[in-house]
Amino acid sequence: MTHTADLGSRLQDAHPSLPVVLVGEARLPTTSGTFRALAYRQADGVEYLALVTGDLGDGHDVLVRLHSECLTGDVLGSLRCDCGPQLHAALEAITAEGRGVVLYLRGQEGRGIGLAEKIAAYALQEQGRDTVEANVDLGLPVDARDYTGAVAVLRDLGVRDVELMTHNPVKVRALEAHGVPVLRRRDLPVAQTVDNLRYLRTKRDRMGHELPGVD
Ligand SMILES: Nc1nc2c(ncn2[C@@H]2O[C@H](COP(=O)(O)OP(=O)(O)OP(=O)(O)O)[C@@H](O)[C@H]2O)c(=O)[nH]1
Repeated sequence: MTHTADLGSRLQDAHPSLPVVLVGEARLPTTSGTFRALAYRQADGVEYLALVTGDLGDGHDVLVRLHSECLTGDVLGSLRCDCGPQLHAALEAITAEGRGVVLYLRGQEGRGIGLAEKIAAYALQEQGRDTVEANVDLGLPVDARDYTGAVAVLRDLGVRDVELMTHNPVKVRALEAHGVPVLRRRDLPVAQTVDNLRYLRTKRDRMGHELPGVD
């Protein structure tokens, strides 16, 4: 059995500048497939869970999803967003591909503003504000996500370049800026509901997300 400290020091030795440490690794069978789950921690305590399927081999052209934490969507099945269906579609996609990584990014809840603030933003949305305006009204950034830790995890996994499952051009640019080329972008199915239509439109019209199918 490998202990946390061994894994951590091994990683630190191999990559002295990495801001993340591998803390644990285990098999994770799920309804969307069976994955190798690798849990990482950043110096500030933020944790990331990499769900890996198949042999990443030379790390070239790996199917990847960077999934921002969304307790309401991922766990509770909230219809205010499309996060839950996207997470499951991504897990099923890497299972079907036989090779890939879904990186679950804790600390990115509410586009990085946190769960409590996201709920406060929902209250403002109920008064007519859109998702961008609600964050601004709360004195918070529209999008506070940072992808440095995510890139460090991908590097530790040996991922060199990717096919990225996203509609968000900022994620593509963030990976490219950190030296991880995005060879292609792959659409995920968009689960449109009456409750998330305004959220999807705001992503398309104000945040530049590639969602041409949203009406
Ligand atoms: N602040 C805020 N965050 C939200 C809201 N709805 C969902 N989120 C969060 O948004 C994050 C997902 O970001 P999105 O902008 O929906 O999508 P994305 O991850 O940037 O893009 P994709 O890769 O295409 O899914 C998750 O962390 C959710 O918790 C909202 O109304 N306000």
